[in-house]
Amino acid sequence: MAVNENLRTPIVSVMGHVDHGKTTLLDMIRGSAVAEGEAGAITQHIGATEVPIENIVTKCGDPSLKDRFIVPGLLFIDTPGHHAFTSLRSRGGALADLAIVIVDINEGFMPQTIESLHILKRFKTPFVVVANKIDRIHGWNPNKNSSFLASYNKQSERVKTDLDNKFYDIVGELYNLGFNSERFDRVGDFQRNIGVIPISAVTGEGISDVLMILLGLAQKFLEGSLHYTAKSPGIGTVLEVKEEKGLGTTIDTILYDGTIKKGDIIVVGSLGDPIQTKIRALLKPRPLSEIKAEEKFQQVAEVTAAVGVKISAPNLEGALAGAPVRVVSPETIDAITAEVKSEIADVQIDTDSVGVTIKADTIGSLEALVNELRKEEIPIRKAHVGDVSNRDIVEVSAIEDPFYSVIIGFNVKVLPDAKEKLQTTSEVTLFRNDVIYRLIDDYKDWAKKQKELAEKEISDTIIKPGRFRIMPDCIFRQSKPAVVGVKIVSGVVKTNVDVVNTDGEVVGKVKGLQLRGENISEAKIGMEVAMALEGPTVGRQIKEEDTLFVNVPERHAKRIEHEIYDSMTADELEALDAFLAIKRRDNPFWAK
Ligand SMILES: Nc1nc2c(ncn2[C@@H]2O[C@H](COP(=O)(O)OP(=O)(O)OP(=O)(O)O)[C@@H](O)[C@H]2O)c(=O)[nH]1
Repeated sequence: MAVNENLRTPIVSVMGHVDHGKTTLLDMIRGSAVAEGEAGAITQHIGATEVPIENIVTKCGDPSLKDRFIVPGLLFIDTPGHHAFTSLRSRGGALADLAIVIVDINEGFMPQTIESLHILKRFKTPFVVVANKIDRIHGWNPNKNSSFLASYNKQSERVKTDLDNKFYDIVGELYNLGFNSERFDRVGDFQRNIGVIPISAVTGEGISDVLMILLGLAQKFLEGSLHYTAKSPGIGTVLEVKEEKGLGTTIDTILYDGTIKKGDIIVVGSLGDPIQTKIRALLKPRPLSEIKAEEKFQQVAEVTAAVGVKISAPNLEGALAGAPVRVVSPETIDAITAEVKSEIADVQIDTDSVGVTIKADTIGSLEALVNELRKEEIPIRKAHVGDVSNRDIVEVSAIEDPFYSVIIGFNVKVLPDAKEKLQTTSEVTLFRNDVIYRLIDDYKDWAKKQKELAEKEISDTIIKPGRFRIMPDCIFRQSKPAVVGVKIVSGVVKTNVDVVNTDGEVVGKVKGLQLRGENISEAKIGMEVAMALEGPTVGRQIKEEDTLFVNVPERHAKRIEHEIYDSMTADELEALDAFLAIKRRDNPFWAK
């Protein structure tokens, strides 16, 4: 087998928690490939690094392996981490064909990494987990650039055990997250099991294993999806929108299919109508050896997927990170413009008439946030890409429902004028985080607290239902006021409420409640208390064994049903139902 010219380079994204070693790993892959590389040179792209197959197999110590693989190499996206993955989609799903999830073996998974794992699962992207920083294990004896097993076998028994324990913690965590995993050398079927590779990005131990497993995954899973025709019009995704001196606004783009040329007309996704523009220049980084102070980039006439390239063209100001870039012809321009528009609209328009306002840094991350909020059944009024602006604050402050005068921002900043506005606008609550699950949890916790507070406020001012019975042999005074012993059957009775009998007639007002000689302000279900009732005379309007109810005013009954029904206890509801039945005997629409 040899490299198949029709296969493009698979795109690989590296994800992981801050400080777990993404940058160091990418540097190590790049650096070692440069050091070992004699055949193909590694190529620096815009936003990506291409490592040719020759370098990878040389690095793995067996150049004959080259014949086993048909992909031309691997293209690593340089924007490390979360951002590159959550944000970047191709038409088929995730932009990256493969992923490396990096985790510090001494620390385990962090929320952001867990989130990445969920996203990988959703997009069905093949990935490996690397358990980094094995050289930090106490007593580790480093073997520079060695394969993992070669180095592992040279360690003392104690160190091996220590590593194994930490390693199985990671496997256990993955299991809890719904992934079966094993050490990479023990995985028989990579479709069923995730391979976990212990490495050190500093000493290079295990790096060759990572590259080999990635190639294996590419070979196994991607062959079918990596075909491209070099002549087809280019399709890519905006990695970043960047202002460059002398060039104006440019878009760093990962081209994942076809070819793109200087002078081509492209359609680029934006918040409004898609941008149609003509490519002024295609730019690649200048090789390090020829770097001149003022010229960072060199022009190229055309590039073919997969590649990272900077596009300079007029009118790119509104371009969106994560949005599609498509080369068009006069025949296709209308249809493709409509497609690009609907791809972005898919994310944007699917909003509710009431709900929270959300902002995210790219189309892809906005979509991820929308998905998660939908799962939690949190309605979304507006979903936009971009930082939190003054306009957002003004708009949201006009929303009356406090649960929705909320902005949820994922990976975004608050613009300076919006910051000022926020300080003077108490109606708007802002949640910001770079982990979606945290954002959602924060919002949910807050909403729950708000609900409880609101309910408490209502329930403090509302007259609640209560049913009680006058106990036999407990008439302490006949009238003015009548003082009788009562037992609360359900609900609650407070002082100063009116009392009705089972015919719905008001028989008096509760003037006081006493429990074992002490004044109390309310009595709850099960309590036996002495009640002073102003109005009735025992033996006339009331008598022993009578059942009486708190007279809930109609307005209050309505509010109970609509606003605090969920927070009522079962016995309060029982009292309410019995009371409503009495009131509705004459008027079926009472409190409806
Ligand atoms: N001992 C040891 N240190 C490592 C290893 N990998 C990374 N580090 C160190 O860990 C720190 C963080 O590594 P980075 O590569 O910057 O981590 P990152 O994930 O790219 O972090 P961000 O770019 O901030 O997201 C640096 O001080 C690295 O030198 C490793 O394998 N062993």
